[in-house]
Amino acid sequence: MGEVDSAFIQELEHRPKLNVVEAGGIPVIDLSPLNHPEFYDDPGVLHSLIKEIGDACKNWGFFQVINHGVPSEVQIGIETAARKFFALETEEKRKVRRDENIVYGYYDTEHTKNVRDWKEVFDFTIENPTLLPASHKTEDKEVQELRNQWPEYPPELREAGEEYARAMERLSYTLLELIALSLGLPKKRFNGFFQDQTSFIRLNHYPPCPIPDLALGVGRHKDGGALTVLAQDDVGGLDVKRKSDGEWVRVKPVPYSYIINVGDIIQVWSNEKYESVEHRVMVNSERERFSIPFFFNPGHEVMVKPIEELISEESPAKYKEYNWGKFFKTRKTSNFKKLDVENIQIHHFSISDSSDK
Ligand SMILES: O=C(O)CCC(=O)C(=O)O
Ligand SMILES: [Fe+2]
Repeated sequence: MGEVDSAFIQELEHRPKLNVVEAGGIPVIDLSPLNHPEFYDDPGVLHSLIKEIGDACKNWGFFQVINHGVPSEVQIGIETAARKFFALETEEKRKVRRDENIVYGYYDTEHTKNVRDWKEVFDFTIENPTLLPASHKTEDKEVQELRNQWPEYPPELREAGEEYARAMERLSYTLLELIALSLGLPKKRFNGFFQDQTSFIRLNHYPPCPIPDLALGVGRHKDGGALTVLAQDDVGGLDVKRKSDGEWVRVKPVPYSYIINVGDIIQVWSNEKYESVEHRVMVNSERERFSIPFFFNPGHEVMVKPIEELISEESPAKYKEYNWGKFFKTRKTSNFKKLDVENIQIHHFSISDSSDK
């Protein structure tokens, strides 16, 4: 194994099989009706789109969207700038290194569940500044104002990133509204939670890996926020745990599509009508891979709990409320360095928590 750091090695039961099943069935949803204003006057079209989205959230927790209205130039702009940035010398990239306090910037030693990921990332936030708790401790009320660090090279990264952020934000609100409708809620039921949003974008680069059977690009995890909108290149490597049988299946790259997944917050808001599904990234020994997730997250002050209209005597709340800012900060701290304690998870707030799901 030569000089590969043992921090990358997954426990035996989490190591990937090199021949993963390519997933048939992850729904591909055509959003083209949304680009036509008259769509909103046609209850038939709206109804079938909402049903498709609801079924995908329920059965998979994942779906892909095509004809989503994001211009291809915007996508190509950020991808090209990301490739240029990651091609720089490590020393240059480390000039915009993320640290424990400035949670945005370049980083190449992220851990998922205390195992190091085979990747390097560049994170930037979309609200400037973004407000976050200064520490993960409940008693500490201090709030920090966080700003992006942009590298000197490539100079266009900033503008491409800001343009991409606006496009992702627009698409995310549209999806959020369709999801609210699919739960029988008013279209804008969730929108208010995103005032002072803590959403951010991550540029991921997964270099070729000499031990793809032992390490992962990102270890198995669920996304902690509300919704993730992910762009991946044509290499492939994202595996989703299929709800029907628990099998890991590969998400086939579809050009100019986005992969959408329900995060933990929608699981809680919907009182588990929809679930956040586990996923991971496999790497390979030949080709590098790039991906760009947009994590759509509410404001730090938001207390996350099941939506009142979705709870009743027959279907009581499955979660106690928790504060998003503290949850996010705790997760960020544990991904920043290897800790000996378990990662924070929403099941810690489950009302009937007796498991270690
Ligand atoms: O690179 C990917 O395909 C997914 C990355 C991911 O799941 C994450 O960053 O949360
Ligand atoms: Fe993820």
